[in-house]
Amino acid sequence: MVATEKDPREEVIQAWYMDDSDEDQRLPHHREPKEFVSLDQLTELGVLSWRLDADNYETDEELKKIREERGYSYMDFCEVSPEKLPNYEEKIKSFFEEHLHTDEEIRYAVAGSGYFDVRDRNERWIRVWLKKGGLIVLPAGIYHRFTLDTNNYIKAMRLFVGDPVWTPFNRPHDHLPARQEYVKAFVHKETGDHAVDAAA
Ligand SMILES: CSCCC(=O)/C(O)=C/O
Ligand SMILES: [Fe+2]
Repeated sequence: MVATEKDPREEVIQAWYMDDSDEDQRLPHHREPKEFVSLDQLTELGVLSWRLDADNYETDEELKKIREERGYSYMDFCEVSPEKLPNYEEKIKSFFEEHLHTDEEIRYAVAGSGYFDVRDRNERWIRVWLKKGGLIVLPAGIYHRFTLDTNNYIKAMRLFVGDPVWTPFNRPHDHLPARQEYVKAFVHKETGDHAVDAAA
């Protein structure tokens, strides 16, 4: 992509550093001034993203290709809203507990929107706003959480390699191999602009 062209993914996925306020989790929680995070910065944390045609997911060749290339054989849908999700209060509370999974978390917003918050290398929260047409992959072992935004509705396609395992391991679960592998690959990794933990 030429430097001046806007990344089409940014129309459906935006990310920014969060403020420290305890206000309603469904609010954007921008810092003042706003501090956006690029999708390339997310990639450096192992978070992958695509913009897809959510109105035609059943016949979408691009989605088919992603599924084939990444082995995402399993697919279902998860609708989150006070009306649609059984045990809504309990579930929304548990989604917002900081946790990790031992496998990728793959979510494609085919309707509605929501926030996936992920920790950066310095433990700061990055809020990733996933809207209709956005697909994200959170790598195994990344600490994260989920909340609806003020629209109170998302319908997400969930993809998985083989039989799905949704178990959340609430923080701290640093001893799990998935966490240790994530840290090795994405936290202690040296990049051009920051040699994290180089002196440790
Ligand atoms: C929008 S899917 C519900 C959230 C979820 O499944 C999860 O694991 C969040 O981390
Ligand atoms: Fe999760």
